[in-house]
Amino acid sequence: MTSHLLRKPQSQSIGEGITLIQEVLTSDSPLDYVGFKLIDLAVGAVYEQPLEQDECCIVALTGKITVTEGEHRFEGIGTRESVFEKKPTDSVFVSGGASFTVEAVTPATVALCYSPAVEPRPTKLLPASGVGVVHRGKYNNQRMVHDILPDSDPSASSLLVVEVYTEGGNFSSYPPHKHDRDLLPEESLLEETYYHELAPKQGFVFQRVYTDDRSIDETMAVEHRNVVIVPAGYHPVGVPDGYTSYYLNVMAGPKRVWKFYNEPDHEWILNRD
Ligand SMILES: O=C[C@H](O)[C@@H](O)[C@H](O)CC(=O)O
Repeated sequence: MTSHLLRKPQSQSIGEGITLIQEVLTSDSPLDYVGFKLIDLAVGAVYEQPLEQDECCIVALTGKITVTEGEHRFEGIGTRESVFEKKPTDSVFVSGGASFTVEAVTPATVALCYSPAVEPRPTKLLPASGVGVVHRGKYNNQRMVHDILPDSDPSASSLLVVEVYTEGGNFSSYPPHKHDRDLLPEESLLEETYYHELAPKQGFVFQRVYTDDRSIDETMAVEHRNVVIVPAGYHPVGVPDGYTSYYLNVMAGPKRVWKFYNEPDHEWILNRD
């Protein structure tokens, strides 16, 4: 039986040239803060959305798009045909109460990342050139992180967006960590979604989502274009040999701080020379 935390991709036409692949709403998930949508756009297709209480980070995952909001027009943004080119891409931040459009200049896949608009923020381009690249981990937990909208960037009022690349034979989000208690400075409460891609695409990764009391304990085989929902708990990812894992994380909670807590049983992993 498929885990309630695992969402397989759909393929639903929601407009001319617009195909909905993933949609995670607070109204149909165990999440209170984070929303996520993935859409494929044919050339010339125009997706439009009015934002009410949410802010949104529009990630040009693949292909080129033009984003408009009010007097803002960001033309032909996007830097890659595949996420596995492993280079940062462009995004646009739009705050609550605004309406935006996304037009496909080439065939495109767009990630729409949502969280509460706690305070208004200006619409702005988050250019690829401004994305921090971090190489994290050692031994077999090495991964590359693109900080698209980290907590150090005040462009958003609650939203955090990051993408992570993990090569075969490695684990990421490892040693297992969690961020499910509003208990700063020790830990922050951030819900999370993982949008996964695999190269080659027939691959899979293992992801476990589990809490200290094991009230949540789901171990999943996660495939291309799946979403994993992390309402709470530790959430490590293991990547089989031969495959490259990509995932896009959306995080949000009561405070826009990413302060995770490593599982004590496994924290020794970090202390090796
Ligand atoms: O909490 C954040 C997410 O679990 C990932 O972005 C994770 O931090 C990626 C990693 O460090 O491997």
